[in-house]
Amino acid sequence: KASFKYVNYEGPQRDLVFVDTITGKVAARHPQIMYGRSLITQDCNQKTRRCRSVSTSSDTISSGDQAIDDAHNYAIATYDYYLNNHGRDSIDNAGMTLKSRVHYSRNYNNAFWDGSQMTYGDGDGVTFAPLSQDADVVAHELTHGVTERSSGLIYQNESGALNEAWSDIFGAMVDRQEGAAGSDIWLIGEDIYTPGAPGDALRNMADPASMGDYDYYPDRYTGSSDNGGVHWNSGIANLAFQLLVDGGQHPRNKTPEVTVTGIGFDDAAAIFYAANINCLTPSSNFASARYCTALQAKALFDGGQLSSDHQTSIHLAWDAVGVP
Ligand SMILES: CCCCC[C@H](S)C(=O)N[C@@H](Cc1ccccc1)C(=O)N[C@@H](C)C(=O)O
Ligand SMILES: [Zn+2]
Repeated sequence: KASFKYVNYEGPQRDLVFVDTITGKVAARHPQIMYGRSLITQDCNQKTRRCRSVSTSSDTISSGDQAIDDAHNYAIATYDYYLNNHGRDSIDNAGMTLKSRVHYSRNYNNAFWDGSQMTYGDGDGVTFAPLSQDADVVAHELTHGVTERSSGLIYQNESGALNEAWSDIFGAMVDRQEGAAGSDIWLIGEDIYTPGAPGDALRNMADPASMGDYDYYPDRYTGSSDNGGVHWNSGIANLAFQLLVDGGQHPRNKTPEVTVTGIGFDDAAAIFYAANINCLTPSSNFASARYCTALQAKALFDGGQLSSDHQTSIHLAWDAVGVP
């Protein structure tokens, strides 16, 4: 009677295969399950072109350059987060190589996803320290890749604010996996923003207005700056997510007063992940985000029942931030 076991075949295909433990022969392989992390991390040496590869290790590295190490190692942490929590194998769910570039340009106060790679500036040392040195930044940029291959949310106006919010949401989830706790989970960029001023952050999901962002849909920004306020209106969805996780009320007393019953990190993240891959579309707006998150809660946790505690909490979270 033959018995089989899974082994992780180290060949070029890195397929998962079944091996007959009696004969030792490969009995079956799963080419479509391309398992295993693949990374390339490059140093741009303060230029914007012809960056040179410094590592292709599929495991964590310690090169001595913190910007390089953190970009590489937090990309691994984010890969692991998506595989272990959502069963997703890299950005494309087919094991695509995670490509990162650091020391991009000079005094560059940003990081971005360009459709194929993550890129991190060093900051000017006043507004930002090297931006790969915070797990939520790396997970933010990698999540843009996931969103691009899922909902495809257009990067402007309401869909762009949702795009940015989903990146902050999974940035927070990876920060939490890497050890952030309590209210620190909700701070975005806290490790690299204004290195000279401790305790602040670029954004605060639990109280967006405390960092100058929007937290209530009727008051949203409707101008054209920042691609229609994508980094500012994201606060509305960021706060909805935090209220869904933790429960509670809007931090700045809106009327009608709404009290949300929290459902925890795991269920909230599962619902928001599923909304991105199963429901949201390129032109989705905040009303669509309510519809899609409620629909996924019903599918994931309520066996299709008409109403339930998760669906109720989701509707209340969006009510709390004034989304129709
Ligand atoms: C270059 C063109 C703009 C790209 C915007 C990228 S996706 C982005 O949103 N970057 C993040 C970086 C980040 C993430 C988490 C914490 C701190 C900083 C971002 O928020 N950028 C701000 C500074 C912005 O572009 O306004
Ligand atoms: Zn972004």
